[in-house]
Order: sequence, then structure tokens, then C-alpha cells
Amino acid sequence: MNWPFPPDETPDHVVEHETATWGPLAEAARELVDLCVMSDVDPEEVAAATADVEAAVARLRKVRRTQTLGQEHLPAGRRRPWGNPVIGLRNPIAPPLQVHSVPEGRSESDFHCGPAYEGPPGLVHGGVVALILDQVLGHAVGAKGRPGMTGTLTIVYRQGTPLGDLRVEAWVEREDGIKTWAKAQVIGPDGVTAEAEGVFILPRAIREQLA
Ligand SMILES: CCCCCCCCCCCCCCCC(=O)SCCNC(=O)CCNC(=O)[C@H](O)C(C)(C)COP(=O)(O)OP(=O)(O)OC[C@H]1O[C@@H](n2cnc3c(N)ncnc32)[C@H](O)[C@@H]1OP(=O)(O)O
Repeated sequence: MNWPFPPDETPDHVVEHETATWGPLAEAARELVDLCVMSDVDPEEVAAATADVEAAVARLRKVRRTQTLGQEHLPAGRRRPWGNPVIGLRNPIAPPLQVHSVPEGRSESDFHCGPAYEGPPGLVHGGVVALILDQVLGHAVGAKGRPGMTGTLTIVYRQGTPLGDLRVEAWVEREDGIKTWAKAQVIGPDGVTAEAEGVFILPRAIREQLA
């Protein structure tokens, strides 16, 4: 499944080096994002921090990639979803989730959603809940060897999802040709907060390549 991009054949030692290089930057940026919404220092400190961040941005801006991380690393060979907004090592937007999957088509993750993901007061934004559910559903179908694009995603929000420590579980329900149905739920301290059902479809372009 390498259409339309070439396989990622980066050697292990290079991946380890890149992990050690970029991982800490994203970790620092995650804390920066958290502090953008939670810090309460005085205005002089904010101004000084802004100058520091602008200096760091000027360094990183010197060289920009021509392809996204997904285009380069995801489609085949070693998969490095480093730019992914839910699990990406290099993406500060990602909480990030560590997702554990088994080939029977089940995936799960215990994760933390801090104040940067707030929607209603003290609660996780519903779009963020949907993002996480979609991602982990994708892991479940992928683990079962049934990868696909989300065709339809249905979400029922049972109760507000509190910011903090959470759990998500997903499992494959049914398969039929190119389509796979999977379900998922987010669990908070007071039980299930949101449930999802997704229909995942192997896209036509990939079907034609495999035919
Ligand atoms: C595979 C990727 C490789 C890359 C490997 C990277 C792995 C990295 C893992 C990361 C995990 C991320 C997890 C998050 C997952 C997203 O975020 S995916 C992004 C959000 N989704 C999208 O952007 C999808 C956009 N839509 C599409 O691309 C196309 O409409 C679809 C859904 C692929 C279907 O297109 P198509 O293959 O041309 O479909 P088509 O031949 O018309 O119909 C085939 C069948 O599907 C049904 N169908 C068509 N559309 C739909 C629909 N929307 N809903 C339900 N059924 C539908 C048709 O009725 C038909 O059924 P039958 O008549 O055969 O019974």
C-alpha cells in the first residue's frame, strides 16, 4: 500500500537519532502550549518569553520540509506517524496518545487531555473527543488488517468529558468487502462519556492498485 508515495526505508539508527532530536522539541512545545493557556506570570515575563519563542521560531524556520511527515513516512515500509495530531511524536498538538493494538482488531489507550483541549468549562472540546475516537478506531481496523479512510463517523456524547486522565477503547464490529465497521468509547472517571461508530473504506485508488 505505497501509492502514491515511495516506501520509507530510513535505517533504525537514523530513526533513533531523529527521535532523540525532535521528540524533546515537541515535548517542550506541548508544555509551551499548556502554559500559553495556564501561565499566570506578569506581563514583563510574558514579553520576555515571547521574544524567546520568536528566537526559537526564527531558528526552525531556516529550513522547511518540502513534503509533510505523513507524505514521507506513512504510506509504506516503516510507519512513522510523527506529524499525526493524536499520536505524533513531533506534533505538539498531539496529547500524544500511546495506542496499544492487537490483531483481533482492538485498540486502547490511557491518555491525558489538559486545559489546551478545553471546550465547555472544565471539559474536553467535542471536536477533540471526535478526533481521538476517529484515530483509535483507525488503529483498530488497521490492526485487523483492514485499513481504510473514515467514510462515516457517528458520535454520541453521553456526558461531558472532563479534562484530565482518560481512556479510549475501540474494536472492530463487522467486515464486508472493502468496508469495516468499528466502535469506540471514551471513558472518564464517571464512566463512558462518548461512543462512536465508524465505517472505514479502502479507497478506490488503493483497490485499483491492489487489483
Ligand atoms: C488507506 C490510507 C492509506 C494510508 C495509510 C496510513 C495509515 C495511518 C493511520 C492513521 C489513522 C488515522 C485515523 C483517522 C482516519 C482519518 O482521518 S481518514 C480522513 C477522513 N476521511 C476522509 O477524508 C475520507 C474522504 N472520502 C473518501 O476518500 C471517499 O469518499 C471514500 C470514503 C474512500 C469512499 O470513496 P470510494 O472508495 O471511491 O467509494 P465508492 O467506490 O464510491 O464506494 C464504495 C462503497 O463505500 C460506500 N461508501 C462510499 N462513501 C461512503 C461514506 N462516506 N460512508 C459510508 N459508506 C460509503 C459506497 O456506498 C460503496 O458501498 P457498496 O455500494 O460497495 O456497498
